[in-house]
Amino acid sequence: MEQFKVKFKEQADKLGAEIKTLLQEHGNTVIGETTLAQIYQGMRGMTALVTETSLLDAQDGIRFKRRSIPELREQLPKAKGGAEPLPEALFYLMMIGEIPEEKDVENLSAMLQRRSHVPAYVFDAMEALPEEIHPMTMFVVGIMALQNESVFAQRYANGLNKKDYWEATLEDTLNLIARLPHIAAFVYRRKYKGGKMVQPDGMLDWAANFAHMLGYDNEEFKELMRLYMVIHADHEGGNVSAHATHLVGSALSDPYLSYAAGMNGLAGPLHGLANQEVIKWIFEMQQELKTDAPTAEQIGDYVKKTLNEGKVVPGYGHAVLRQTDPRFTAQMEFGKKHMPDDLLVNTVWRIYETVPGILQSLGKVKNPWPNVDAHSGALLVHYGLKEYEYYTVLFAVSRALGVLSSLCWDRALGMPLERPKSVTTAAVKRWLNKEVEHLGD
Ligand SMILES: CC(=O)SCCNC(=O)CCNC(=O)[C@H](O)C(C)(C)COP(=O)(O)OP(=O)(O)OC[C@H]1O[C@@H](n2cnc3c(N)ncnc32)[C@H](O)[C@@H]1OP(=O)(O)O
Ligand SMILES: O=C([O-])CC(=O)C(=O)O
Repeated sequence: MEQFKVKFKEQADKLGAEIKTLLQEHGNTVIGETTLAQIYQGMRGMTALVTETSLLDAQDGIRFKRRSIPELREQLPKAKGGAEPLPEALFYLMMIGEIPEEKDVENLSAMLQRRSHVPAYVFDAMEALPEEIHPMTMFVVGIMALQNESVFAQRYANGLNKKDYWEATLEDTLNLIARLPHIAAFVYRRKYKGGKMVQPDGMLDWAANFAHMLGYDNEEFKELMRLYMVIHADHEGGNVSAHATHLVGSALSDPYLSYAAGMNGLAGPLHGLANQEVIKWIFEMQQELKTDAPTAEQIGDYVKKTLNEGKVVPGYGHAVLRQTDPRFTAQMEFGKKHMPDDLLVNTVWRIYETVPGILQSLGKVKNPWPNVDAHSGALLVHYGLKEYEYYTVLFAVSRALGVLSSLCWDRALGMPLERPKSVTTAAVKRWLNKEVEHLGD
């Protein structure tokens, strides 16, 4: 068995034993109360899931094994000559629980490389779709076609022992992560570059090879892809894409089915699609104002117009965060280093100076600060990747690292089917009127 798998299994067995003891000793400990408002309002603030890969702090943002985004940028291994962390290294951290040595990352890269072949029928399935279809739809169709390759599904059909779920899930996870860049690049080249494909380069790291297949061989763009793939990878377990992947996986749907489900959630405008909405919104503002460099006052007026039309300001607000997203800050630092004079990037920074005050003045927005999606598009446009409908596919490739690591943990820890109780409003009223003893009777 590959060393990576052996190491993961050791970690999982250790944690599994700890959880067993923890539940024996504290299984009946009450961790909080649930209000009626919470079950009607998206379960905000309800602790209801266990996710091992990362933990979100409302002020400081996401942490992986207690390491913040700035710490990851410093501590994770880099490509030769590069300054940004390698996404393979973050995957290693989420799976093995420690910062890898350079040779661990090289081994992991090589292992992914060996698994990266995508069967032709996957491309044929995407090719059969009309060109104008949304890139996320084409991408998920590719994933669904690839489900035919699922080791978990095949082994389960042949009578897989529960003890071995983890290994089949990890097989699928590695294969899927290895193949995603090629599928995603196919979507881009087919839709925007006349179907002219760029073949993979086996000498490059995972993110750089993705950049190459997209058709962007600029070294700085490769650095951006490494950073992008790291910062979008995971955001604890309750976000829509992670939760959907976990939920669907809890039915023992294989990693292809589970990941596709999660990515259909990522494709919603309040979640991952917000990155396309941000750039679309800025382009529309520029067009309406007939300028590439709107002033703070012009931006303020445009924001108020957006709000008056009953729309949200894309890229701002968050269900958990209550500060500027450190993923936004990391991208801002990248922009200051590589493109300080870019007009669009400067507009993103001017929007940052303008929007929070306006959202705050509404009195209802819990977090007026920017999230990760407020910045990503402008950096991509700088290098020529201006087809904003495609942006969520980049997010999806990165998010695979987190949600699929989590799925491996789920199966290794023997997590059960997820099935919370639901109630009707009539049942709530009966209970409030004391007609029944328990809510739900
Ligand atoms: C990777 C990611 O998924 S990050 C999030 C990406 N999404 C976006 O950027 C879309 C814009 N933002 C939003 O719609 C929201 O802030 C969300 C969906 C991210 C979070 O939603 P919630 O947790 O419900 O936010 P919150 O509790 O602050 O909402 C309270 C009110 O403020 C509004 N609000 C929140 N953010 C915004 C915003 N950016 N612009 C306008 N109004 C907003 C909500 O729509 C809600 O209004 P309502 O009471 O009239 O329905
Ligand atoms: O945490 C959330 O709800 C949304 C988010 O930022 C992410 O998934 O990256």
